[in-house]
Amino acid sequence: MDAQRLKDSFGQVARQGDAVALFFYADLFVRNPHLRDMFPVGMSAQRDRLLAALGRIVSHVDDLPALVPFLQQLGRDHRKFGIVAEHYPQVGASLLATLRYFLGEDWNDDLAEDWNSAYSLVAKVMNDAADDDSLVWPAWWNAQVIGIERRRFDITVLRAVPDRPLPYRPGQSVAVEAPGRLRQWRYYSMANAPRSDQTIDFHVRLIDGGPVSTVLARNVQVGDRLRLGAPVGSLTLDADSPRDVLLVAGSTGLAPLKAIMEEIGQRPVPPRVRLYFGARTADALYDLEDLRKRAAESPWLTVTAAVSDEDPGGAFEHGLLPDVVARAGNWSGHDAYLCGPPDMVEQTADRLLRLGVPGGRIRFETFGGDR
Ligand SMILES: NC(=O)C1=CN([C@@H]2O[C@H](COP(=O)(O)OP(=O)(O)OC[C@H]3O[C@@H](n4cnc5c(N)ncnc54)[C@H](O)[C@@H]3O)[C@@H](O)[C@H]2O)C=CC1
Repeated sequence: MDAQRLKDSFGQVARQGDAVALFFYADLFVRNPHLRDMFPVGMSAQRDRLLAALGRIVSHVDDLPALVPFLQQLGRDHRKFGIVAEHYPQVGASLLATLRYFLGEDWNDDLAEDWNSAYSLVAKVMNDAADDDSLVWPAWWNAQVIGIERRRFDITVLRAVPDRPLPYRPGQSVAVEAPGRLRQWRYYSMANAPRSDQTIDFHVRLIDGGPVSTVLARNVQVGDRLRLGAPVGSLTLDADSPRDVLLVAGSTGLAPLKAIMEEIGQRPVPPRVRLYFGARTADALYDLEDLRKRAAESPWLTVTAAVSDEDPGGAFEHGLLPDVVARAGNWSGHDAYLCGPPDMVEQTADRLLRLGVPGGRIRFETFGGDR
């Protein structure tokens, strides 16, 4: 397999933009009409994901240590769509047909062989990971909504209970499928440490035009069913660290950090935790009441709220979280965990680095703009 030839040919195809994924799915559904039902009705987000995933695979095709974990996660992740071993050759045939079509006269036997070997490897790694996963986890969990708190017109805290235990680590997320939004999965973080009654809280922010967040934030009712994928993510507590902890949460980025905060609180001797919770306006500090209650009960926890887009008149800190955190002091002895909008996370990490916090002690996960 000639990695450079693969990359060059993919680059040539990818330049054709949206038409590539459109052609691919049309070919897949014409050859295999039964597969259509495994995908959402609206395919535009799906098309973007296909191209993004293919681009990532091809760009790392000569870097297996980076590629294999990505493919394994992709394989595990596809179980909830109902993908099984027999689907891989069908997808492979349509992928090759797509490449052949867009490369036109540049398509040749050598390229066909490169792509065949590359796809076989990708399919094997994904399928093996999915098989291993099926020994431990179901493909998804059914869950029932048992509580809904609409904290603001655009922010809702949901409580759900899965039909069987869903073991996870605080800080992780699951893909959620909302009622009436079949096969449209969006990731949400569990907002609590695992409980004996198995209940899980999710913090949902309505995103303009987002088909899933609209249902979850505005329409869902007690008794409704959700489907949940397997837990993912590595924004988890370094339990061996003796250091104090800084948590920086922008809006509903609070969810995973609240779960981590609860995990810390379960330790016999919790380290000191400084939690910064920021929102654009004071009324968007949707969970502040609960956070303050917990701080009052927990001598190890300090909560600071910050508002960026209006003057809070002394009630809260004023400013963007990266600025508020940076001016608050010396964080060099802390472990930091960040979650929120990508710009906030990036800028906070950057400021902490410049303040002397080693990169290895700053943990975060970036979330795309999934709706
Ligand atoms: N609901 C959930 O389970 C989870 C949500 N998230 C993420 O949390 C984020 C919530 O974000 P939004 O509601 O859009 O927050 P937002 O736009 O309301 O911002 C919240 C705060 O973040 C800071 N901030 C925002 N933009 C900034 C910028 N350009 N530079 C510096 N600081 C900035 C400000 O302090 C602002 O007050 C989303 O990106 C979401 O994906 C992440 C993990 C889990």
